[in-house]
Amino acid sequence: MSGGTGTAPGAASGTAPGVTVRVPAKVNVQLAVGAARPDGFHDLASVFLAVSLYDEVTAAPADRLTVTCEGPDADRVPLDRTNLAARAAELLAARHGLDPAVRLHIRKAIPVAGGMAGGSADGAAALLACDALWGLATPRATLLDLCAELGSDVPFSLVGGAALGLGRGERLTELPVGGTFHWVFAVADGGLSTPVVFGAFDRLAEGRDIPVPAASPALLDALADGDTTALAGTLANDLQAAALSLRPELAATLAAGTGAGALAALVSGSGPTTAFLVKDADAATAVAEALLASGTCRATHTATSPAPGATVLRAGTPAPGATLL
Ligand SMILES: C[C@](O)(CO)[C@H](O)COP(=O)(O)OP(=O)(O)OC[C@H]1O[C@@H](n2ccc(N)nc2=O)[C@H](O)[C@@H]1O
Ligand SMILES: Nc1ncnc2c1ncn2[C@@H]1O[C@H](COP(=O)(O)OP(=O)(O)OP(=O)(O)O)[C@@H](O)[C@H]1O
Repeated sequence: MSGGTGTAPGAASGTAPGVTVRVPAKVNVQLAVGAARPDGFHDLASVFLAVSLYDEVTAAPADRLTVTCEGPDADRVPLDRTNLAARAAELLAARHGLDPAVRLHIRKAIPVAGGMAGGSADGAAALLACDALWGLATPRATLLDLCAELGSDVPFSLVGGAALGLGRGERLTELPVGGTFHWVFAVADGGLSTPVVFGAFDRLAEGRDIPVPAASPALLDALADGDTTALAGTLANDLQAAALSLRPELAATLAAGTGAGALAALVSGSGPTTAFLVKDADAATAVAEALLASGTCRATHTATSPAPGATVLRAGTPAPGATLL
């Protein structure tokens, strides 16, 4: 297996046989975290919302598995078999008794190790792209099982929209959303490791009773009604204190966004990306500019939600005779 950065030949030109899948980032509008389980995971009540910030994964025929990546943070993406896109291709191929010979190219816009499920998104996208490339028509329920094997956030990347995730976040129930929400995301320098943030949560929770995580009815109503003001009043992330304990400077980013008129601010998932809910597209532009000017973040993105889950954008010629093992 090999890799490198730069555009894969044909990935941008649209001429190569291959399948391109677009996949959204997520923000957890509620992340209720329970006590650590014996298997090392935490039970969650996670209200996922997909946002219009996308990675694209192209799968093209090849004689062996390779991964390439382009984008501002491409140098921080592993290009070996630990890449979630590569793991997805291997898992799907193994399920069907195939050789995972595929060239995977990732166009990465989702912050790396940013708490927006970027790697999970690429895993879900690669699964869908390889399934189409290899002409497998794997049932949706099987794809979701494979997603859950890849990681707790991966099923939601496939589904998109809005969903309540129970268990370790992988058991999804889709949720109705009654309108469009506008967001600004502030990208921090460097990333945060998800297990390290859960570890910090455990330390902060020591000696305290941790309630069984449950979704907030008021938050679910706000989503269903498309009511931005009500949603702003109910955003909650139990990992926020843990992320702030590891990266205290994020408090200044949160304050800069609310000072600039955001209706609410929170750490996205395990961080360190911060998320700002705003009234409309104009407010998003203004808050993004103010955040950049404040010098408390590296970059900003504006986005709307809900966004669709992993979607095939371009399907070329199927791989000629994917090799049976
Ligand atoms: C923080 C969130 O992004 C919120 O959506 C997710 O819970 C994290 O999901 P993820 O990155 O897909 O995480 P996984 O790859 O499944 O797990 C990575 C590690 O995070 C911790 N982890 C993850 C999910 C969970 N419910 N409890 C955990 O304690 C565990 O240490 C686990 O070994
Ligand atoms: N396709 C990928 N893109 C980015 N990182 C990947 C990928 N595959 C594996 N990784 C590894 O996963 C680590 C976490 O990256 P990722 O971008 O998924 O974090 P995250 O968005 O914080 O995850 P989550 O929100 O699901 O907890 C990275 O530091 C990297 O080593």
